[in-house]
Amino acid sequence: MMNVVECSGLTKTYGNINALNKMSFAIEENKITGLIGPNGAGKTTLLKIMAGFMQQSSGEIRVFDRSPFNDLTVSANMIFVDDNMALPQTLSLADILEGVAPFYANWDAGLAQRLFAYFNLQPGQCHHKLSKGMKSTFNMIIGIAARCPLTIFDEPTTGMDAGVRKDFYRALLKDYLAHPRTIILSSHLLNEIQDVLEDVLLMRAGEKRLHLPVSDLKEYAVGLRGRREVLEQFSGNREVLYREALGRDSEYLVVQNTLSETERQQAKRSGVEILPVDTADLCVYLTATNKGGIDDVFSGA
Ligand SMILES: Nc1ncnc2c1ncn2[C@@H]1O[C@H](COP(=O)(O)OP(=O)(O)OP(=O)(O)O)[C@@H](O)[C@H]1O
Repeated sequence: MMNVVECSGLTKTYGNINALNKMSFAIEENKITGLIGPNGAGKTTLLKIMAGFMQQSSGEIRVFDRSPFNDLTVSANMIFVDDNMALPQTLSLADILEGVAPFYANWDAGLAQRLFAYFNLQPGQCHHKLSKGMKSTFNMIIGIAARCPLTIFDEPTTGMDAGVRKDFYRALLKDYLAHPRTIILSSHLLNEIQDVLEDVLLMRAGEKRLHLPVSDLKEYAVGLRGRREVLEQFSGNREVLYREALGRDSEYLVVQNTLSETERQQAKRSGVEILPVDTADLCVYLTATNKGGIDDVFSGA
């Protein structure tokens, strides 16, 4: 299996801000990967370096086995969709669709037209007069119809309503199944995209937190609910990913799922419940930079 993207020690600093800190990972050909992390985690920075729009400060990145910065092969095989695509103000949507077509070797004009009609976009409309959600919808249509070997969507659903989001993911998945390609989608939350993803790459503060198949994420952690002093023996040598007090002496803990069968039996005997952890919640725990959460602001901690 070929890797479309490979990074090692990838670092990007803006002045004294470390936007990316020694990231190393590889993305295989023809997979859909979700890049998940909170605001400021470095998602956009990473995607822009991948797209060849910016250069890293140090470390290595290869895209189609080339250094992507200003590389013609990379730009010919890649599309980067975000909500500030700069387009001439005077062009109509129909003009834009016609104008972009020659740039993409696999452009499917028929698909673009059908999506256009489905989402009720008017060919005569000016791009800069569209609502936020309609702009995202239009950009998404270009991103899908371009069928680029590397398709990058940076927070594509900004401003889209729930119905359009659902349709977008479904359209993307259907087209991907018929025409496999490497797709990377960034988002703050896993919730709505997990059904289309194969892999997730979780980022926290410029660093890779985890990179694994979504199916493995489901098994990655367990929730433990029980009396605080009993829980200690299961959490002692494990990283606690999340902790919530339940009343005076009970707690809910999320830890990595490394419990042995003996420990599971032991937990059950001492009244500790072992619960599955919702994957979207788990992503939030894994990428949180403020352990205690918003409550700390109000507790004087
Ligand atoms: N052009 C820039 N100049 C200076 N700092 C920047 C610049 N672009 C990004 N940063 C900083 O780099 C860090 C990572 O930003 P980035 O936009 O990559 O994160 P993100 O994960 O995409 O966030 P969001 O989800 O809010 O879009 C942040 O601390 C941000 O303030």
